[in-house]
Amino acid sequence: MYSKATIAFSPETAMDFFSLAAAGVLALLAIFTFAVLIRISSRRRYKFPPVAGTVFHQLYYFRRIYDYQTEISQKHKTFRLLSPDSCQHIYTTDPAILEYVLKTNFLNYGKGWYNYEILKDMFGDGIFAVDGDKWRHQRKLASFGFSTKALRDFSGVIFKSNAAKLAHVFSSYATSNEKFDIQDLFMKSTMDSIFRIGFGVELNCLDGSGRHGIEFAEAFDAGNELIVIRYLNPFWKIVRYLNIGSEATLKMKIKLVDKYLYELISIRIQQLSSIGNKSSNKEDILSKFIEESIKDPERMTLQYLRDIVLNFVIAGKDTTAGTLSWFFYLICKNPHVQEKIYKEVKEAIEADEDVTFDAFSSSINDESLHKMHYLHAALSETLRIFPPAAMVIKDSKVCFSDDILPGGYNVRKGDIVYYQPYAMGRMEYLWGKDAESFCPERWLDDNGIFQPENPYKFPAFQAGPRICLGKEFAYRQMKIFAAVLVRFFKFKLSDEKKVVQYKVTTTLLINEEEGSNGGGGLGDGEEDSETDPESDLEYVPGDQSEDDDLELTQIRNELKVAKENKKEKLKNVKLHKDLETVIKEATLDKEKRRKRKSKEAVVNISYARE
Ligand code: HEM
Repeated sequence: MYSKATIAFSPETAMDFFSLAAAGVLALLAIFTFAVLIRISSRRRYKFPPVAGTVFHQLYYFRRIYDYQTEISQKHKTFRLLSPDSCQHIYTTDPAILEYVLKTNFLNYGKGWYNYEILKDMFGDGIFAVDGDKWRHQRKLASFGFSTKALRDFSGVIFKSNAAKLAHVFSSYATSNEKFDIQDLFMKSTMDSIFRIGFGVELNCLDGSGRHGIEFAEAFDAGNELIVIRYLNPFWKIVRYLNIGSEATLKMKIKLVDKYLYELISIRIQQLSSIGNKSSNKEDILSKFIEESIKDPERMTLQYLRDIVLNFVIAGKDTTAGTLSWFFYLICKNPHVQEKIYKEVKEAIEADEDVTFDAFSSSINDESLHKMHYLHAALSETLRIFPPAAMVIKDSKVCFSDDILPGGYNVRKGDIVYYQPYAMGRMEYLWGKDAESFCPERWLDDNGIFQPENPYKFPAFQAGPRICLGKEFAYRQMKIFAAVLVRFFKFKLSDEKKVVQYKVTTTLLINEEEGSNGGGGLGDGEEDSETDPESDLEYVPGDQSEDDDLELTQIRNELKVAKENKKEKLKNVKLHKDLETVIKEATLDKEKRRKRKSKEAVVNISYARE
């Protein structure tokens, strides 16, 4: 049985009810106001860098993006660009922030999903794209590889031999007094070097005989240029989904790169299994990783090997080729520096006046390289002004949990901190009033001994636990190349007035296609009285018979390629003709191509900021 409860509303109880309700509403209002006040006051405690534009400005200024960033950095050490995504994009030139992000709180900053998603299609799970265990694993294996004497000796031999090969090519241009695109030759030569050292394979890009290698190199370079667009276009995923424009081309290029790499790795695995435990022919980096993959097959799949090796090509090719190209541009602009380097090289490597390229190159050793402080300084100065890894790709760190940067700026989980080596090299507050001048002397003490810089002020190789693994390797290669070439040639720009622009790719390269006439910067302003404006190079005679051999080898190689790929080449080379006629034709054809190239490829080695 249920008892009925009756609630009787008397006027008093009704009053009580309404006053209680009113009190409740008032209390809620008070709590809400209190909460809002707390939020406002705590927001006031947050400090963010000043907003200096939007990420769309970067797209607008794409072709001169580094100068755009430099101009803003001159006003703000640290600033923000607004973006439609929810995270903050923070840019800095402040060494204290770099040290904090790259070292002090290293574990809280990394490539993150942001970089990984952008890079994955091309870089895969290679060292440049990953964090955590995958990074640690590759870093450990690669550090071990780089520290071995065997790799040092092996790479030294390759660098010296490729420097001499390059000298032969330069010599043929010099004798015919032709202009040439120095960056193109460096790109081919460093590609040959990194492939030989990385994978034990002779690619022959420089002499033009390795057709597959050249196709790979072209696809690789194009892929590197296209992937950068993703950093600047917030809608790249839609473009990829629709498979149009740059994304469609990128997909095609990656397919070509993959095809070549998978073939190469399979061949190398077969070769290694056939040579067994013999230590010869296993000095290359890929062999070391393949050996590891046998111990750890689950982790180190074929795809993982592909990613690892591709990242080494990315690391070692364009960076050194780009630096060498800018270096030669800068020493052309500053002939007194070129002269000093020439003298230093001659003192460090004693040789007869008529020494051949090959003999001179192979006589270079660690001791002579260590003596070249001025050359080391000039290369470092080049890296300060034109750091090859200037692009956001290599210089952005994603924040993993809320933090406060030096200077008191708040960063939240998912925000991105970019450091800017290109802008940093131009900051007067870091380098003094002559920040924009090319002055190798700033790296030397009173006795002419090279003085390294704080890596957080000079982050061309990054700094902290993820500092470039190939730094010493790169300096050695660049010093060998520069020493051999400056010893035998005197370099001049084909057009002193041409204004060179950089190309925005994953690496800071000279843009061969773009340029205009105007005053070039970064020179010493002195006229070189010996300069002959008609010629690019002044040649110090070398051994001509060696050059002739090279010419013939090149023609023979061209013929070999033509035979291998009849379908494509039959148009140009008629295989039914006798060998003599073919060689004659190939020579003429080669001459024509050279002349055409020299007309088209005006060397864009001059530079001025807009
Ligand atoms: C002038 C030449 C070079 C410059 C300026 C340079 C610069 C850099 C920079 C800025 C990074 C950091 C990239 C990032 O975190 O995404 C890096 C990383 C790296 N570099 Fe270099 N590099 C050069 C040459 C080389 C060479 C020749 C090799 C080897 C063949 C090499 C191997 C590496 C590797 C393996 C890493 C990854 C390190 C890691 O993430 O732990 N680099 N380099």
